[in-house]
Amino acid sequence: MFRSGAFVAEYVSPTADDQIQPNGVDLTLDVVFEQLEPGRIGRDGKQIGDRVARPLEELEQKAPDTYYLPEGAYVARYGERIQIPEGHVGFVYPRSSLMRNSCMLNTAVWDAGYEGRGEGLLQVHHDVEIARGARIAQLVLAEADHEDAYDGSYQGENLD
Ligand SMILES: O=c1ccn([C@H]2C[C@H](O)[C@@H](COP(=O)(O)OP(=O)(O)OP(=O)(O)O)O2)c(=O)[nH]1
Repeated sequence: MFRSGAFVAEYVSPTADDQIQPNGVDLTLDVVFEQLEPGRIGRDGKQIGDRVARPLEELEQKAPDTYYLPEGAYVARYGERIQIPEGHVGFVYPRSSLMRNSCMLNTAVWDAGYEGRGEGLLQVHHDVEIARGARIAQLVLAEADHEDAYDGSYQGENLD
């Protein structure tokens, strides 16, 4: 069973009222990265390629800070600290307005026990402007059986 947005909000912080949706919680864009060097996925381990944060453009009439993104693939870091509670699994979907603007967010599985400020692959198929702090995605939580809880290399990532 998928949980309500009000339930999901207990595990996402900070959360403003306009982020709470019937079936999940909207996630905002914090930082956009561009990958510079190849990474590696091995049989026994992985390496994330070097990356650099995209500059925030000072666009007239576009305050607050806005990213102007030409066509390409970027890694987007969300602005919220997310916890996936025991007995659950998380999925992130793009906000439909992103998709309707020819952009897409590709995501993976959010494991029970994970905590951090995670990332997604932002695919820009047509130039777009996205304000820092704008809502770009939605996290939903489904009840799920599991044996162990998440204890991988991304545990606690990007927390201050
Ligand atoms: O789109 C996503 C999906 C998941 N995560 C977070 C939550 C998840 O629990 C964690 C690890 O994901 P995964 O298990 O797929 O990572 P891995 O590549 O197998 O690495 P490791 O084994 O070190 O965890 O990353 C994201 O930030 N973005």
